Amino acid sequence: MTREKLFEQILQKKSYLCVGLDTDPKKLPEHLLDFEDPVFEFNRQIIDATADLCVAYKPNIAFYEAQGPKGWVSLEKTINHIPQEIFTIADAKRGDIGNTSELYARAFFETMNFDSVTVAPYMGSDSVKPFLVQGGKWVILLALTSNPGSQDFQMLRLADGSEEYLWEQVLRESSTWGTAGQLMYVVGATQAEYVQRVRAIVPDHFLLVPGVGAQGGSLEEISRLGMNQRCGLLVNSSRAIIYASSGRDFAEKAREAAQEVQREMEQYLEQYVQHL
Ligand SMILES: O=c1ccn([C@@H]2O[C@H](COP(=O)(O)O)[C@@H](O)[C@H]2O)c(=O)[nH]1
Repeated sequence: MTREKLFEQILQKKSYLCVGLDTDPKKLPEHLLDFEDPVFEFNRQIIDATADLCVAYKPNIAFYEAQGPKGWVSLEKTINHIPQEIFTIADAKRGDIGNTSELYARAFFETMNFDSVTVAPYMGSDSVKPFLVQGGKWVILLALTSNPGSQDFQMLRLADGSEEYLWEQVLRESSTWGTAGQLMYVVGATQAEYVQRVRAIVPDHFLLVPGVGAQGGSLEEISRLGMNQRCGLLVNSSRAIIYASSGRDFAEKAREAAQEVQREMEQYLEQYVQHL
């Protein structure tokens, strides 16, 4: 999907919500267990209930891989069910030596037809570049993650005596590898205090922001500090939406939870975005 198409979706839906499909078979409502593929049935109903409120879906690949071959089947059916105009993210956090990265790229962009894949930058440019293919496919590089362990390496100061953190060097260097139409960055909502430093380096790139909802990050804060002139954010929420209820009304409650977030986003778009 192109950048312009993504902007169009945000404008049309007044939303920059990404619904995370972290579908855990142990958390499925009991009545779904009679279906041939309960994971797909859960995702199908969540997608049908939220598609007009969000601009992206992000299945976390671990939840599907853990199920073995049947998990991949559920994932493929899920991807095929997502309306074509909605951006899809394979949250796989891949990256390896060049020829292996090429195969990861093929797996997610060709075999599975995702629009984007999350990639870990630790192995450097030759591990990321094979994902930077043409044709509306995106790399979403982990920059400043939402978890407590982000302190361990990402927050290390560079040894060159500058005041920069390692994650700032990752942004600076990797932004030369592709365009703002091919690269996005993961920045946790729990890291809102640093988001202006992020924007100083990558003012135009989209940021994929996990960490609102269950992890406690503030949607208002990340929107106020992280939006650029055309929004430039995709804010993910997984558990707070898909597990809003564990009963028969799970899809309805997921819709209500997504609607609440979308309404808040509509306000922030009006308040903080100059031109969509
Ligand atoms: O820094 C990161 C990178 C990825 N994630 C992923 O996003 C979702 C968050 O789920 P919630 O239930 O909304 O907390 C999940 O798939 C993580 O693996 C992240 O949280 N932080």
